[in-house]
Amino acid sequence: MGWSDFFADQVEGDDLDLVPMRIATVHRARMSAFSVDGPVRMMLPPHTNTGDYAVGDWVLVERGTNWLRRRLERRTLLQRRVEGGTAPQLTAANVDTLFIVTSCNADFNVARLERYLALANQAGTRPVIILTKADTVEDSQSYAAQVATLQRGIDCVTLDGRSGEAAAALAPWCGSGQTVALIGSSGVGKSTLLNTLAGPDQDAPQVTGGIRESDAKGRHTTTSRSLHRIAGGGWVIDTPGMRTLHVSDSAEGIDQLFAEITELAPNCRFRDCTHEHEPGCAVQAAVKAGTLDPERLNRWRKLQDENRAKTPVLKGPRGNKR
Ligand SMILES: Nc1nc2c(ncn2[C@@H]2O[C@H](COP(=O)(O)OP(=O)(O)OP(=O)(O)O)[C@@H](O)[C@H]2O)c(=O)[nH]1
Ligand SMILES: [Zn+2]
Repeated sequence: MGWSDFFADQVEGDDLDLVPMRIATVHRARMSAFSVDGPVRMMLPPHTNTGDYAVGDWVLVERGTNWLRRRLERRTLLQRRVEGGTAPQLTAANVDTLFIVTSCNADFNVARLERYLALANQAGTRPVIILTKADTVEDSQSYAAQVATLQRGIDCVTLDGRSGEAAAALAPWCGSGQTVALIGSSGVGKSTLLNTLAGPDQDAPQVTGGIRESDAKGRHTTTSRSLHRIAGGGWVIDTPGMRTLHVSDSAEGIDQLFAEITELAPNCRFRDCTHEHEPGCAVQAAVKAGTLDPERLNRWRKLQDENRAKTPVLKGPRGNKR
Protein backbone atom coordinates (compact mmCIF):
# COMPACT_ATOMS: atom_id res chain seq x y z
CA MET A 1 0.00 0.00 0.00
CA GLY A 2 3.00 2.33 0.00
CA TRP A 3 3.79 1.95 3.71
CA SER A 4 7.47 2.42 4.50
CA ASP A 5 9.92 3.10 7.32
CA PHE A 6 9.24 6.79 6.82
CA PHE A 7 5.72 6.21 8.19
CA ALA A 8 6.54 3.35 10.56
CA ASP A 9 9.07 5.58 12.35
CA GLN A 10 6.27 8.01 13.23
CA VAL A 11 4.31 5.35 15.13
CA GLU A 12 5.38 5.02 18.74
CA GLY A 13 4.11 4.57 22.29
CA ASP A 14 0.31 4.72 22.57
CA ASP A 15 0.05 4.78 18.78
CA LEU A 16 1.06 1.14 18.63
CA ASP A 17 -2.54 0.14 19.46
CA LEU A 18 -3.82 2.07 16.43
CA VAL A 19 -4.23 0.78 12.89
CA PRO A 20 -2.57 2.56 9.97
CA MET A 21 -4.87 3.17 7.01
CA ARG A 22 -4.53 5.04 3.75
CA ILE A 23 -7.13 7.65 2.79
CA ALA A 24 -9.01 6.61 -0.37
CA THR A 25 -11.62 9.36 -0.70
CA VAL A 26 -12.20 12.72 0.97
CA HIS A 27 -15.69 14.19 1.03
CA ARG A 28 -16.92 17.26 2.79
CA ALA A 29 -18.13 15.35 5.85
CA ARG A 30 -16.80 11.87 5.31
CA MET A 31 -13.66 10.00 4.40
CA SER A 32 -12.93 6.42 3.44
CA ALA A 33 -9.67 4.57 3.68
CA PHE A 34 -8.01 1.30 2.82
CA SER A 35 -6.76 -0.91 5.61
CA VAL A 36 -4.88 -4.12 4.90
CA ASP A 37 -8.28 -5.83 5.29
CA GLY A 38 -10.05 -3.70 2.70
CA PRO A 39 -12.08 -0.48 2.44
CA VAL A 40 -13.16 1.25 5.64
CA ARG A 41 -15.52 4.12 6.32
CA MET A 42 -13.79 6.25 8.88
CA MET A 43 -15.44 7.73 11.95
CA LEU A 44 -14.56 11.42 12.22
CA PRO A 45 -14.27 13.21 15.57
CA PRO A 46 -16.46 16.34 15.80
CA HIS A 47 -14.96 19.44 14.15
CA THR A 48 -12.72 17.40 11.88
CA ASN A 49 -11.94 19.51 8.83
CA THR A 50 -11.72 17.02 5.99
CA GLY A 51 -9.99 19.75 3.94
CA ASP A 52 -6.90 19.07 6.04
CA TYR A 53 -6.67 15.57 4.58
CA ALA A 54 -5.65 14.45 1.12
CA VAL A 55 -6.25 11.25 -0.78
CA GLY A 56 -3.13 9.14 -0.23
CA ASP A 57 -2.59 10.34 3.35
CA TRP A 58 -1.64 7.80 6.01
CA VAL A 59 -3.70 8.01 9.19
CA LEU A 60 -3.89 6.11 12.47
CA VAL A 61 -7.31 4.79 13.35
CA GLU A 62 -8.74 3.17 16.51
CA ARG A 63 -8.96 -0.56 16.19
CA GLY A 64 -12.53 -1.86 15.96
CA THR A 65 -14.31 1.52 16.10
CA ASN A 66 -12.53 3.13 13.13
CA TRP A 67 -12.29 6.51 14.87
CA LEU A 68 -9.71 8.70 13.17
CA ARG A 69 -6.93 9.61 15.60
CA ARG A 70 -4.19 11.37 13.65
CA ARG A 71 -2.49 11.86 10.33
CA LEU A 72 1.11 10.88 9.74
CA GLU A 73 3.59 13.33 8.27
CA ARG A 74 3.61 13.28 4.46
CA ARG A 75 6.48 12.37 2.22
CA THR A 76 5.11 14.44 -0.67
CA LEU A 77 2.10 16.73 -1.07
CA LEU A 78 0.52 18.00 -4.28
CA GLN A 79 -1.43 21.19 -3.63
CA ARG A 80 -2.62 24.23 -5.49
CA ARG A 81 -4.40 27.46 -4.79
CA VAL A 82 -7.77 27.88 -6.42
CA GLU A 83 -9.04 31.32 -7.40
CA GLY A 84 -10.32 33.12 -4.32
CA GLY A 85 -9.27 30.34 -1.95
CA THR A 86 -7.33 31.27 1.16
CA ALA A 87 -5.57 27.98 1.90
CA PRO A 88 -4.11 25.75 -0.82
CA GLN A 89 -6.33 22.86 -1.86
CA LEU A 90 -4.77 19.46 -1.21
CA THR A 91 -4.73 17.36 -4.36
CA ALA A 92 -2.93 14.17 -3.29
CA ALA A 93 -0.41 13.03 -0.69
CA ASN A 94 2.47 10.59 -0.66
CA VAL A 95 2.60 10.36 -4.45
CA ASP A 96 5.85 8.99 -5.89
CA THR A 97 5.19 9.79 -9.54
CA LEU A 98 2.91 12.35 -11.14
CA PHE A 99 1.58 11.29 -14.54
CA ILE A 100 0.99 14.56 -16.35
CA VAL A 101 -1.49 13.58 -19.05
CA THR A 102 -1.97 15.45 -22.30
CA SER A 103 -2.97 14.28 -25.75
CA CYS A 104 -1.35 14.51 -29.17
CA ASN A 105 -3.78 17.18 -30.37
CA ALA A 106 -4.91 20.70 -29.55
CA ASP A 107 -4.56 20.03 -25.80
CA PHE A 108 -0.79 19.82 -26.19
CA ASN A 109 0.68 23.06 -24.87
CA VAL A 110 4.24 23.44 -23.61
CA ALA A 111 3.43 26.37 -21.32
CA ARG A 112 0.72 24.32 -19.59
CA LEU A 113 3.03 21.32 -19.28
CA GLU A 114 5.62 23.56 -17.64
CA ARG A 115 3.01 24.59 -15.05
CA TYR A 116 2.34 20.97 -14.15
CA LEU A 117 6.07 20.29 -14.01
CA ALA A 118 6.58 23.17 -11.57
CA LEU A 119 3.80 21.68 -9.41
CA ALA A 120 5.33 18.19 -9.46
CA ASN A 121 8.83 19.49 -8.71
CA GLN A 122 7.59 21.57 -5.82
CA ALA A 123 5.70 18.62 -4.35
CA GLY A 124 8.77 16.40 -4.52
CA THR A 125 7.15 13.92 -6.92
CA ARG A 126 8.80 12.60 -10.06
CA PRO A 127 6.99 13.92 -13.14
CA VAL A 128 6.33 11.73 -16.20
CA ILE A 129 4.58 13.20 -19.22
CA ILE A 130 2.01 10.88 -20.80
CA LEU A 131 1.04 11.68 -24.38
CA THR A 132 -2.27 9.94 -25.05
CA LYS A 133 -4.09 9.45 -28.36
CA ALA A 134 -0.78 8.68 -30.08
CA ASP A 135 -2.86 6.38 -32.27
CA THR A 136 -4.65 9.39 -33.81
CA VAL A 137 -1.55 11.11 -35.24
CA GLU A 138 1.31 10.07 -37.48
CA ASP A 139 4.01 12.08 -35.74
CA SER A 140 3.58 11.40 -32.02
CA GLN A 141 7.38 11.46 -31.76
CA SER A 142 7.42 15.15 -32.70
CA TYR A 143 5.34 15.82 -29.57
CA ALA A 144 7.72 13.70 -27.50
CA ALA A 145 10.66 15.68 -28.91
CA GLN A 146 9.11 18.92 -27.68
CA VAL A 147 8.55 17.41 -24.24
CA ALA A 148 12.22 16.44 -24.03
CA THR A 149 13.20 20.14 -24.11
CA LEU A 150 11.02 21.07 -21.14
CA GLN A 151 13.03 19.68 -18.25
CA ARG A 152 16.31 17.84 -17.90
CA GLY A 153 15.91 14.07 -17.78
CA ILE A 154 12.12 14.26 -18.16
CA ASP A 155 10.46 10.93 -18.87
CA CYS A 156 7.83 10.85 -21.59
CA VAL A 157 5.59 8.01 -22.78
CA THR A 158 3.40 8.07 -25.89
CA LEU A 159 0.51 5.63 -25.93
CA ASP A 160 -3.04 4.72 -26.79
CA GLY A 161 -4.65 4.80 -23.35
CA ARG A 162 -7.30 2.31 -24.39
CA SER A 163 -4.88 -0.45 -25.35
CA GLY A 164 -3.60 -3.14 -23.04
CA GLU A 165 -0.06 -2.12 -23.93
CA ALA A 166 -0.54 1.17 -22.07
CA ALA A 167 -0.34 -0.60 -18.71
CA ALA A 168 2.93 -2.26 -19.74
CA ALA A 169 4.35 1.09 -20.89
CA LEU A 170 3.59 2.62 -17.48
CA ALA A 171 4.65 -0.40 -15.44
CA PRO A 172 8.12 1.03 -14.58
CA TRP A 173 6.42 3.56 -12.27
CA CYS A 174 3.63 1.32 -11.03
CA GLY A 175 5.51 -1.35 -9.10
CA SER A 176 4.40 -2.75 -5.79
CA GLY A 177 4.14 -0.05 -3.12
CA GLN A 178 4.43 2.78 -5.66
CA THR A 179 1.82 5.52 -5.84
CA VAL A 180 1.12 7.49 -9.02
CA ALA A 181 -1.37 10.31 -9.59
CA LEU A 182 -3.02 11.34 -12.86
CA ILE A 183 -3.40 15.02 -13.62
CA GLY A 184 -4.40 16.92 -16.76
CA SER A 185 -7.18 18.71 -18.64
CA SER A 186 -10.62 17.28 -19.09
CA GLY A 187 -10.91 14.83 -21.97
CA VAL A 188 -7.24 13.93 -22.36
CA GLY A 189 -7.92 10.35 -21.27
CA LYS A 190 -7.26 10.18 -17.53
CA SER A 191 -10.28 7.99 -16.76
CA THR A 192 -9.38 5.76 -19.69
CA LEU A 193 -5.86 5.33 -18.31
CA LEU A 194 -7.22 4.72 -14.83
CA ASN A 195 -9.40 1.90 -16.12
CA THR A 196 -6.52 0.45 -18.09
CA LEU A 197 -4.27 0.55 -15.01
CA ALA A 198 -6.87 -0.67 -12.52
CA GLY A 199 -7.92 -3.54 -14.74
CA PRO A 200 -11.22 -5.38 -14.63
CA ASP A 201 -11.26 -6.11 -10.87
CA GLN A 202 -11.34 -2.56 -9.57
CA ASP A 203 -11.94 -2.38 -5.86
CA ALA A 204 -12.66 1.33 -6.00
CA PRO A 205 -16.39 0.94 -6.71
CA GLN A 206 -16.74 -0.72 -3.32
CA VAL A 207 -15.48 2.45 -1.74
CA THR A 208 -17.10 5.15 -3.82
CA GLY A 209 -20.00 3.29 -5.40
CA GLY A 210 -23.31 4.61 -4.20
CA ILE A 211 -21.72 6.78 -1.54
CA ARG A 212 -23.24 10.17 -2.03
CA GLU A 213 -24.19 12.77 0.44
CA SER A 214 -26.59 15.68 0.47
CA ASP A 215 -25.32 18.99 1.71
CA ALA A 216 -27.49 21.63 3.34
CA LYS A 217 -28.84 22.73 -0.01
CA GLY A 218 -29.89 19.23 -0.87
CA ARG A 219 -27.40 18.83 -3.70
CA HIS A 220 -25.20 15.81 -4.05
CA THR A 221 -21.53 16.34 -3.39
CA THR A 222 -18.84 13.91 -4.28
CA THR A 223 -15.22 14.43 -4.90
CA SER A 224 -13.85 12.64 -7.88
CA ARG A 225 -10.42 12.24 -6.32
CA SER A 226 -9.81 8.70 -5.19
CA LEU A 227 -7.23 6.02 -4.63
CA HIS A 228 -7.35 2.82 -6.68
CA ARG A 229 -5.33 -0.35 -6.72
CA ILE A 230 -3.34 -0.98 -9.90
CA ALA A 231 -3.64 -4.48 -11.29
CA GLY A 232 -0.33 -6.21 -10.54
CA GLY A 233 0.94 -3.68 -8.01
CA GLY A 234 0.96 -0.05 -7.01
CA TRP A 235 -1.74 2.56 -6.46
CA VAL A 236 -3.18 5.31 -8.62
CA ILE A 237 -4.95 8.52 -7.61
CA ASP A 238 -7.11 10.22 -10.21
CA THR A 239 -7.86 13.92 -10.00
CA PRO A 240 -10.67 15.85 -11.67
CA GLY A 241 -9.83 17.54 -14.96
CA MET A 242 -8.72 21.12 -14.40
CA ARG A 243 -9.16 23.97 -16.83
CA THR A 244 -6.38 26.19 -15.55
CA LEU A 245 -3.57 25.55 -13.16
CA HIS A 246 -2.35 28.68 -11.44
CA VAL A 247 1.16 28.47 -10.13
CA SER A 248 1.88 29.63 -6.58
CA ASP A 249 4.20 28.70 -3.72
CA SER A 250 6.50 27.05 -6.28
CA ALA A 251 9.75 29.02 -6.44
CA GLU A 252 11.96 25.94 -6.05
CA GLY A 253 9.85 23.93 -8.48
CA ILE A 254 10.28 26.64 -11.11
CA ASP A 255 14.04 26.85 -10.50
CA GLN A 256 14.33 23.11 -11.09
CA LEU A 257 12.14 23.24 -14.19
CA PHE A 258 14.21 26.03 -15.76
CA ALA A 259 17.57 24.71 -14.55
CA GLU A 260 19.43 26.09 -17.57
CA ILE A 261 18.32 29.62 -16.64
CA THR A 262 18.75 29.10 -12.89
CA GLU A 263 22.35 28.00 -13.47
CA LEU A 264 23.21 31.00 -15.67
CA ALA A 265 21.91 33.59 -13.21
CA PRO A 266 24.95 33.58 -10.88
CA ASN A 267 27.06 34.67 -13.87
CA CYS A 268 25.05 37.87 -14.35
CA ARG A 269 26.77 41.07 -13.24
CA PHE A 270 23.94 42.02 -10.87
CA ARG A 271 22.74 39.64 -8.22
CA ASP A 272 19.12 40.73 -8.66
CA CYS A 273 19.34 40.68 -12.46
CA THR A 274 15.92 40.35 -14.13
CA HIS A 275 17.60 39.08 -17.33
CA GLU A 276 15.66 41.71 -19.25
CA HIS A 277 17.81 44.72 -20.01
CA GLU A 278 20.77 44.70 -17.58
CA PRO A 279 24.34 44.92 -18.88
CA GLY A 280 26.46 41.86 -18.28
CA CYS A 281 23.44 39.53 -18.24
CA ALA A 282 24.52 35.91 -18.79
CA VAL A 283 20.98 34.84 -19.66
CA GLN A 284 20.57 37.43 -22.41
CA ALA A 285 24.03 36.46 -23.65
CA ALA A 286 22.85 32.85 -23.97
CA VAL A 287 19.84 33.98 -25.99
CA LYS A 288 22.12 35.98 -28.30
CA ALA A 289 24.46 33.01 -28.66
CA GLY A 290 21.49 30.84 -29.63
CA THR A 291 21.89 28.41 -26.72
CA LEU A 292 18.71 29.55 -24.93
CA ASP A 293 15.32 29.70 -26.63
CA PRO A 294 13.89 33.22 -26.14
CA GLU A 295 10.39 31.71 -25.93
CA ARG A 296 11.54 29.60 -23.03
CA LEU A 297 12.88 32.70 -21.28
CA ASN A 298 9.53 34.43 -21.85
CA ARG A 299 7.66 31.52 -20.32
CA TRP A 300 10.07 31.46 -17.36
CA ARG A 301 9.37 35.17 -16.78
CA LYS A 302 5.60 34.71 -16.95
CA LEU A 303 5.64 31.82 -14.52
CA GLN A 304 7.95 33.66 -12.12
CA ASP A 305 5.68 36.71 -12.18
CA GLU A 306 2.56 34.64 -11.65
CA ASN A 307 4.16 32.68 -8.82
CA ARG A 308 5.15 35.90 -7.06
CA ALA A 309 1.73 37.46 -7.55
CA LYS A 310 -0.16 34.41 -6.28
CA THR A 311 2.04 33.43 -3.35
CA PRO A 312 0.93 35.24 -0.20
CA VAL A 313 3.69 36.91 1.74
CA LEU A 314 3.53 35.71 5.31
CA LYS A 315 3.82 38.58 7.76
CA GLY A 316 4.02 38.87 11.50
CA PRO A 317 5.00 36.33 14.13
CA ARG A 318 3.10 33.48 12.49
CA GLY A 319 4.80 34.07 9.19
CA ASN A 320 8.21 34.29 10.83
CA LYS A 321 7.70 30.97 12.49
CA ARG A 322 7.38 29.32 9.12
N1 LIG B 1 -7.99 7.30 -29.82
C1 LIG B 1 -7.82 7.44 -28.51
N2 LIG B 1 -8.84 7.84 -27.74
C2 LIG B 1 -8.63 7.98 -26.42
C3 LIG B 1 -7.37 7.74 -25.82
N3 LIG B 1 -7.46 7.99 -24.49
C4 LIG B 1 -8.75 8.38 -24.28
N4 LIG B 1 -9.46 8.39 -25.43
C5 LIG B 1 -10.86 8.79 -25.61
O1 LIG B 1 -10.97 10.17 -25.25
C6 LIG B 1 -12.23 10.44 -24.60
C7 LIG B 1 -11.99 11.14 -23.26
O2 LIG B 1 -11.31 10.23 -22.40
P1 LIG B 1 -11.48 10.27 -20.81
O3 LIG B 1 -10.68 9.16 -20.28
O4 LIG B 1 -12.92 10.33 -20.44
O5 LIG B 1 -10.83 11.68 -20.44
P2 LIG B 1 -10.56 12.31 -18.98
O6 LIG B 1 -9.21 12.93 -19.00
O7 LIG B 1 -10.81 11.31 -17.94
O8 LIG B 1 -11.63 13.46 -18.89
P3 LIG B 1 -12.32 14.06 -17.53
O9 LIG B 1 -12.97 12.92 -16.83
O10 LIG B 1 -13.29 15.06 -18.06
O11 LIG B 1 -11.22 14.70 -16.74
C8 LIG B 1 -12.92 9.10 -24.51
O12 LIG B 1 -13.83 9.00 -25.59
C9 LIG B 1 -11.79 8.07 -24.67
O13 LIG B 1 -12.22 6.86 -25.23
C10 LIG B 1 -6.30 7.31 -26.68
O14 LIG B 1 -5.14 7.10 -26.24
N5 LIG B 1 -6.58 7.17 -28.00
ZN1 LIG C 1 20.75 38.29 -16.05
